[in-house]
Amino acid sequence: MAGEDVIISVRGVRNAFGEQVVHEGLDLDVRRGEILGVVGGSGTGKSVLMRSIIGLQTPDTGSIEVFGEPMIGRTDAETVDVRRRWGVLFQGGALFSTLTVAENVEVPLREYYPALGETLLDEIASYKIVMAGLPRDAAPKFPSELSGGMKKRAGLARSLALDPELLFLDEPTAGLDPIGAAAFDALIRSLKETLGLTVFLITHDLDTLYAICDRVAVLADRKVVAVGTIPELLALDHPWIREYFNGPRGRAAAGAAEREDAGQPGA
Ligand SMILES: Nc1ncnc2c1ncn2[C@@H]1O[C@H](COP(=O)(O)OP(=O)(O)OP(=O)(O)O)[C@@H](O)[C@H]1O
Repeated sequence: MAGEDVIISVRGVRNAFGEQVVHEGLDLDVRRGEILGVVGGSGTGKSVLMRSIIGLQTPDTGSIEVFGEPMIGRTDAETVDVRRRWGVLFQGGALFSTLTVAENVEVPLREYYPALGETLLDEIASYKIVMAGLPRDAAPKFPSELSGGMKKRAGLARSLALDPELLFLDEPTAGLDPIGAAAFDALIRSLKETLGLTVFLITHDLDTLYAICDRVAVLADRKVVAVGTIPELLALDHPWIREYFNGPRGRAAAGAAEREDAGQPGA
């Protein structure tokens, strides 16, 4: 694979909190244009990995490159040109509760493009809100006036504000009902296809893995123990992977995906 096709390169990363070592010798590549699902048991360090890549957590050792730029040990000013090329949807949406949906979407725009006028800001915000599948009249609403699914979409609209090439999504379908989760998956897939996005997606949701992920990275034993397509992972003999994909939920998700492929209604 050519080097330029790797958008995120993580090598030999170690993260520890006091005595607790979360990652040790962790390597991972994310390829341009793929949706990479990141799975692993609770506490295996999926969010810490994402936070390390986006610069919110500094690993003890190792290297991280995004778009070919080293990220560790550099100041915010030095990485601003890389950071403006990505969008992040944190767990739960992480919206500012005192700002409207439109104002939330405008936050990164004001930060990175302070010269933009109010009219243009409003127009861009409204465009992103519709792009994230919200009605236009969601713009003046406050987060407390939105359902869980709408909050996720508002967070997604904000993560799309800067026209990113790369999206980080931390458990985007957690807390959504199955229909809402499937609709959100479809939205991510269609945004990826229309905008050519690369997506780093942390999830516990097996349906999401089957529905939209091109490859899946598995965190266990403090590192990425495997990365590949689901059929490739199913061929491996790792106990957590076997249990995850072959447990009752894994089998149900696989069955639903097969029915979907065959054009039959879901479970
Ligand atoms: N700032 C912090 N200070 C101390 N410990 C932390 C900190 N952030 C994370 N940890 C610990 O690191 C470990 C990994 O946390 P992380 O949130 O990345 O797990 P996760 O794989 O995303 O889990 P989940 O699936 O439950 O969300 C946990 O044991 C957590 O308690």
